[in-house]
Amino acid sequence: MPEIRIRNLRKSFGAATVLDGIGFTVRDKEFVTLLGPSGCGKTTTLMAIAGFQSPDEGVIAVGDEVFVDRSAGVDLPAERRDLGIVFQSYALWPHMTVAQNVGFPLSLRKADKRAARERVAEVLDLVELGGHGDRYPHQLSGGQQQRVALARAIAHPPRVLLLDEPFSNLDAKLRERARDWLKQLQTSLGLTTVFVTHDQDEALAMSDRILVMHGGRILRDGTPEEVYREPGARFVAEFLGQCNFLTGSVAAGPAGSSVLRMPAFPDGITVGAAPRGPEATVAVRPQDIELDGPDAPGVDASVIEAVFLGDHYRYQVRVAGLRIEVHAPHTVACGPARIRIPPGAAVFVD
Ligand SMILES: Nc1ncnc2c1ncn2[C@@H]1O[C@H](COP(=O)(O)OP(=O)(O)OP(=O)(O)O)[C@@H](O)[C@H]1O
Repeated sequence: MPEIRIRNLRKSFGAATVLDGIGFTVRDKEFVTLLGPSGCGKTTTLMAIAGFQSPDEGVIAVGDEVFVDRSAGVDLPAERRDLGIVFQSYALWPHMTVAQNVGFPLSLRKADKRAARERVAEVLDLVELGGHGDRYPHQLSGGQQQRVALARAIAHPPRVLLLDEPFSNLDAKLRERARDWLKQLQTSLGLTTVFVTHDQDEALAMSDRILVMHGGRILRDGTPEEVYREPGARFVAEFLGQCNFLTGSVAAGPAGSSVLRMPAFPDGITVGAAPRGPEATVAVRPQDIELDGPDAPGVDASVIEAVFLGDHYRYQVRVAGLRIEVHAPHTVACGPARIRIPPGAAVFVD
């Protein structure tokens, strides 16, 4: 499958800039997720690749073919892009059976009838809906309908697959199953895929690479581990799970490390290669902080709230006037305690 190259995509609606210089590459067989809050420009980016939205500036190319190059006046119509698309709003046709829905892209291309029937049966098997071809969409569950939409998207082998929140209508349990199942299908068919979601768990679980978007820009581009562990920006850290933000000054520490100094932690917090300066912010995940009774090593703290959440406890802890959230698997009584931020737990942001 070809790779997708996007350069300097810009789009405004009136005075509102929606895409502010988006650029990225999706490599062959790669699963890339655009992740960000509502309104950050994810869908507009996908629509521009699909050909349903024209950017004001920029270049979009798939393999050797240039879909869009505004400066050269190129903007290929959607129907000539040959993409597999599953959008939230791209529903099934209610008056057609499942087989007719899935076969539609093939009849559009005037495929041989017998070959088309065989292909429909094949993709319905792939999405585990063999034998459901004669049903109508209203006779299927939400999850089954999503799978039919996916079967339709891959019936005529697409150059790339574009998915916009395809599981949004499913409940939490089904969503998780659909996620695993789609990822397996994508890997086994080797589909170059761009996936849009605002759900960080979905992005972490499925992606080879995540692009975190905010205000029409890409703030972070990396593997799920990189984006989660080294968010780089406060917004990214916060969007991908809970974080404590601590502000202080950064000075040189032992062995080339940096140390964040602040009154609550008189011995400092080791932050690897943070740039030195009078004011800096570090992010610490609640599960990376050590919390124990008052005899443990660390700084004096006071547990003010403990909530049992099944696989861990969520603590609110006060340290020298700061409120810090800690997640730990063990129980610690409310009252005096000690916390410790081990080297490597805190990362520099912004
Ligand atoms: N046709 C349009 N006319 C005017 N504004 C638009 C249009 N389409 C999108 N917008 C605006 O552009 C911004 C980005 O929209 P977009 O749908 O790309 O965001 P998104 O990140 O996909 O959000 P969501 O997760 O809610 O779908 C939003 O502020 C939206 O209101």
